[in-house]
Amino acid sequence: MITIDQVSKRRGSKQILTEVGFEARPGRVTGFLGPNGAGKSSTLRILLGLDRPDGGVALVAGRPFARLRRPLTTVGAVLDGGGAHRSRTGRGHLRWIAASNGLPRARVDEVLDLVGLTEAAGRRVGGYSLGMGRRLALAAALLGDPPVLVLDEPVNGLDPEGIRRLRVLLRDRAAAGGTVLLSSHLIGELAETVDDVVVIDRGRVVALGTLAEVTGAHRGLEDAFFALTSGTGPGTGHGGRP
Ligand SMILES: Nc1ncnc2c1ncn2[C@@H]1O[C@H](COP(=O)(O)OP(=O)(O)OP(=O)(O)O)[C@@H](O)[C@H]1O
Repeated sequence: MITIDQVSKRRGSKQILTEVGFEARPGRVTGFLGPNGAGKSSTLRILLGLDRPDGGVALVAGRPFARLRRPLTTVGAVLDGGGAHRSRTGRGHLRWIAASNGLPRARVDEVLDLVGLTEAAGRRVGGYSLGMGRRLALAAALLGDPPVLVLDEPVNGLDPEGIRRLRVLLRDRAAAGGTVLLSSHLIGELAETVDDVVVIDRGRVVALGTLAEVTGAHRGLEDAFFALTSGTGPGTGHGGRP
């Protein structure tokens, strides 16, 4: 379970998040959707303890990230940049994380297989493509077999096979009772994957509910998105509020 409650954040003179609130529930894939600069990454960074809110709380499994006893076995996260040392192999990187977190070494090959990186596991990370780097980051997030996954733009850089694999993996995690929160500005991709949707625009939640509820009377999620957000540029009308 993820709970974001009344989270606000200011950077300099700019209010980048205003009382952002939503839940991502177990057994469901929740899509966090918004145009560039809407505040998706800022919200996820606060959730993962990488930044502090000025007000409000962000909880994973009922606790702020910093108070989780074994974070890697509670929440797996993929944010921008994999953080792997370029001279390490993919497998070496994962073994290092497993060892430093007391996780079984055998889990490394399992997660390499899950993300489709087994063949490239012996190559140095410095030679990885963008998509391979994203797969490695996802593998690291899965190492602790956490019940909660938080993924920021996970589809970026993935090829069609990688996208399909990710979609199946996320659906499987939710089917097994996991909580999955993923941000994206790729509406079509999200509509194929999610149960629930939270739409953020200019730092405020402008719609939330099941995919069907947020899509509402619109032809699809994309039409709903443009009606709800400034995604088409200044002057666009705003739709319903939560
Ligand atoms: N380190 C920072 N310093 C100043 N402003 C920042 C910083 N990080 C983000 N912002 C601002 O906060 C706002 C929200 O940015 P954020 O990256 O959270 O949006 P996003 O929804 O993730 O966008 P994108 O889809 O482009 O990744 C933007 O106006 C951005 O310019």
